[in-house]
Amino acid sequence: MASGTPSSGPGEGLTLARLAAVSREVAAASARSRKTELLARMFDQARPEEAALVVSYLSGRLPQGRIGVGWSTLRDPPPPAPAPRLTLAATDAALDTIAALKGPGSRTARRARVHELLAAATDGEQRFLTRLLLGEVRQGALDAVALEALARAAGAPADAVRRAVMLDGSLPRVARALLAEGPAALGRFRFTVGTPVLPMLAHTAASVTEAVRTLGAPCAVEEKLDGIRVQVHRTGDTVRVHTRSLDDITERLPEVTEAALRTPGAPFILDGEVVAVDRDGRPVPFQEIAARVGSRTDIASARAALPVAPVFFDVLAADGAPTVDLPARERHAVLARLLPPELRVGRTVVTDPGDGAQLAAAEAFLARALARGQEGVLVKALDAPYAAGRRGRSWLKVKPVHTLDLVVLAAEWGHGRRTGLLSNLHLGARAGDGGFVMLGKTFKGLTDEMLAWQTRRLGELAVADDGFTVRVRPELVVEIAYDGVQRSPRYPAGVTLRFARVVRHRPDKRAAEADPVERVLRREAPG
Ligand SMILES: Nc1ncnc2c1ncn2[C@@H]1O[C@H](COP(=O)(O)OP(=O)(O)OP(=O)(O)O)[C@@H](O)[C@H]1O
Repeated sequence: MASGTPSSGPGEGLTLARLAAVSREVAAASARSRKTELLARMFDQARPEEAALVVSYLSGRLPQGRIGVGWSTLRDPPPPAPAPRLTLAATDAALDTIAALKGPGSRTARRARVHELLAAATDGEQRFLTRLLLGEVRQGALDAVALEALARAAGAPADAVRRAVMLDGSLPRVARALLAEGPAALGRFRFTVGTPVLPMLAHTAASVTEAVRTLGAPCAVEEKLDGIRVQVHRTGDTVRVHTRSLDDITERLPEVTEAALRTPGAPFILDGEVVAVDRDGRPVPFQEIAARVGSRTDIASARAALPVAPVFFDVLAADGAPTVDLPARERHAVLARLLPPELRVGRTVVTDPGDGAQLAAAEAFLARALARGQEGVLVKALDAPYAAGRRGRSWLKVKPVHTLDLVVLAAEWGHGRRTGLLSNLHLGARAGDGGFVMLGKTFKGLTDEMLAWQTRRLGELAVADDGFTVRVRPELVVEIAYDGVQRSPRYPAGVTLRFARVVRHRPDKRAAEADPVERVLRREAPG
């Protein structure tokens, strides 16, 4: 297919130059239809394994994960190649080699390999590679467009592709199968107990009344538990526990396995939150649960110090059959059949969204949840299916404290008590072009444990350190509470946050899930 961008014959495969050019064109195009068209054209020409690389690179993810290449390795590139000849496959192979380098001497070897790769790249390719390796290509929102483009190129319905991605958790993997085998490949991505699926997420509403009115249908109002999301799969006596980002944390939470083994209805998949309560029955702060879930060693003493328990709010499969397409009211009935009350989330039901007395009762439910130390409530449409992998419109969360999920762009070395620790965080909101807009800085709200943790984590993400400020790959998401937005010519968006403070680190969230800057500019009540 003809295109204004550098192309490559079918023999050699797609060049990185082509991908870099399309990435630029897509970023510059404002209409979604144009973006889809550009990508569909590229998928038309891609081989199956290239399609997977296109999807990964465009969204800024390396299939190899972290490969330990920072700014110091990239800052003095060799002269660029005169003409494009670096294919995606060759790039991937070079990155495989670089990722595999370990142990003594690996630093020097890595540098040499990176320079070899850069020497094979044209100027445009070098720029793209550098941004990719530094984590600056971040078009997370592009996944949705890429999915539609892929569906179009393969002649498959977009909904069927979306469902396959939700069941598999990986767009690159689905892309490869789809281009290799055509639409029939989608049938292979079945819902199976034992294979984690992306969980359903919620939108924000300003109040319970607004949430109920927005749904405009019978709904459940549930406690918003402040713990760690878990998806629990049981087949026979085998139990697996996964996080929101599908990591397997089974071994760290024996309590959850024990609870699942006591529960009838296997094979099943349950969706819930792991929580802990103190001696007075009040929820233990999120940070403590996160620390417990994060600790991989000496599980027995971690458990003795802070026993946790799962509380479930949904079911994705029971008795070996998927329940995701059933309306929530039927899924809730299945949960009630399988689980004793202490393993189920507290909820009340609004049968008529126009009934003032029911609305008042729902608001009172929120007040009681907050008084018990919970974070807020979720209002869920009772006739809606489980929209896995999506921020569904049928789940609305209501929280009184306004927070934003922002990305750490840099951090400053602390003074006094905080000497040797990375303290003042530079916070960025997501920009439309895949980058981030700095909104301000904060060192407030950080406990000693959080300081120690972020110093370690940001050290891993560091790309430059001038002795005062450490610039990092924009990957760590932090939840920030603030009192308002104020004008400030010092920041690029012209605004900054008033009294920003860190509520928690969110290592389970990707930077692409951070809040967009428009949300701050609109001064909409954030969630
Ligand atoms: N009853 C509940 N139903 C659904 N989710 C719940 C419930 N109680 C607590 N949660 C938690 O709230 C989250 C839903 O909010 P959202 O989709 O915005 O995810 P999030 O960005 O992780 O939210 P937040 O940062 O507010 O916890 C879930 O991922 C889950 O961890």
